[in-house]
Amino acid sequence: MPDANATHSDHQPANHPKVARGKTGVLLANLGTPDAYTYWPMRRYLSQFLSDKRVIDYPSWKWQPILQGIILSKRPFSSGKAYESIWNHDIGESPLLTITKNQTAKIADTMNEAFGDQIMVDFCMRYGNPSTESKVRAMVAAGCERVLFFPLYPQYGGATTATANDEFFRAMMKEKWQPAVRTVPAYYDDAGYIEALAQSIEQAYGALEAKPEILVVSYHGMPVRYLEEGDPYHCHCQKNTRLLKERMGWDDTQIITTFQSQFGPEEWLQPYTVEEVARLAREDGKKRIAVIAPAFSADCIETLEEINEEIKESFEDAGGEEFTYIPCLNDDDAHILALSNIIKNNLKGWLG
Ligand SMILES: C=CC1=C(C)c2cc3[nH]c(cc4nc(cc5[nH]c(cc1n2)c(C)c5CCC(=O)O)C(CCC(=O)O)=C4C)c(C)c3C=C
Ligand SMILES: [Fe+2]
Ligand SMILES: [Fe+2]
Repeated sequence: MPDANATHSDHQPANHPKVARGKTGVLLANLGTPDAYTYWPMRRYLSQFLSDKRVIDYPSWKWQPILQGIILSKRPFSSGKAYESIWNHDIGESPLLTITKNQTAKIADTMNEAFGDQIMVDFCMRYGNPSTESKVRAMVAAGCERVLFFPLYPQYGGATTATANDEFFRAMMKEKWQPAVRTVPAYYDDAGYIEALAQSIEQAYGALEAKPEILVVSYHGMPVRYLEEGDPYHCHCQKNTRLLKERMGWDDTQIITTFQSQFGPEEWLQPYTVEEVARLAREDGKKRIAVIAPAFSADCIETLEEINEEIKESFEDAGGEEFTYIPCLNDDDAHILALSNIIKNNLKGWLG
């Protein structure tokens, strides 16, 4: 068992800096969120996000003038308004940040219970703050000789898991004494995760007087071209819904998969949630639907504003009557248990 307070002392020359050692770090990662909903913080965040080639892969000479000149002159205002409507004004931060902090604290408790103080749990963001680089630096400085990096995206996507990993490895490139590293793969088929989703549906349905006629499982979309070029995100989403359907004991009339949040002129994964909920009301005569969003491990602008305001309105305008949004798993006990078990499995051979 490594000594958490040990320093690098064997044959250490006098001019060698003191180096903390003996710890294992678990670094959770989510997408990121603006520091504030006003113009410049919104612009800074969107610029970093939408300049990522894993998200938008057009050549810079073509894309940057459109992004910097056109999109970023308008979108910070419209997106800023949307963020303002969901902002946690009392503590001055976005819901995604608050929920990620809560998840981290609960997972840290579970890990410290299992492994004591030789384990350290923290979180970082791919875009904005706290940056991945700052948290890698802090873990190395605290003595982490091993770091398990966990992108909190159930389905693998180039624009999610891969870009989070890219940023993590970029941060590692700057470390003089690089720790051993592992990354946690997508977990859309993890039994504990599916169970947590199922329990959240049962709880939401149990609180309703009349059960929804259909559950719409809405994932964040991406351009169809990314799927054609080999990104498995779409397949992970489809399989996630199938596993959930099997766990619930439902058939295809009770649950469907849709994709939301289209951005830009290309065709994105279909059916689009905003259109499908209107079609369900108008053509299929559905009066009561529920929507769940398993691509998001924490509620954010895409769920609280897009689903629970825009998509809800689309359903109601088309004649729908009862729209139930089932919140993300956030810091639910079943979610924390599932994530903690995934972490423990991925730590095997290092700890436990
Ligand atoms: C969970 C999976 C996600 C995928 C896949 C994804 C791809 C993707 N996103 C955009 C553009 C935007 N996304 C925005 C917000 C946003 N996206 C995700 C997750 C995925 N994105 C999350 C969790 C969030 C919310 C962050 C928060 O602070 O709450 C936004 C910003 C919001 C807005 O201005 O509307 C944009 C823009 C593209 C182009 C893309 C391509 C693969
Ligand atoms: Fe997105
Ligand atoms: Fe959106």
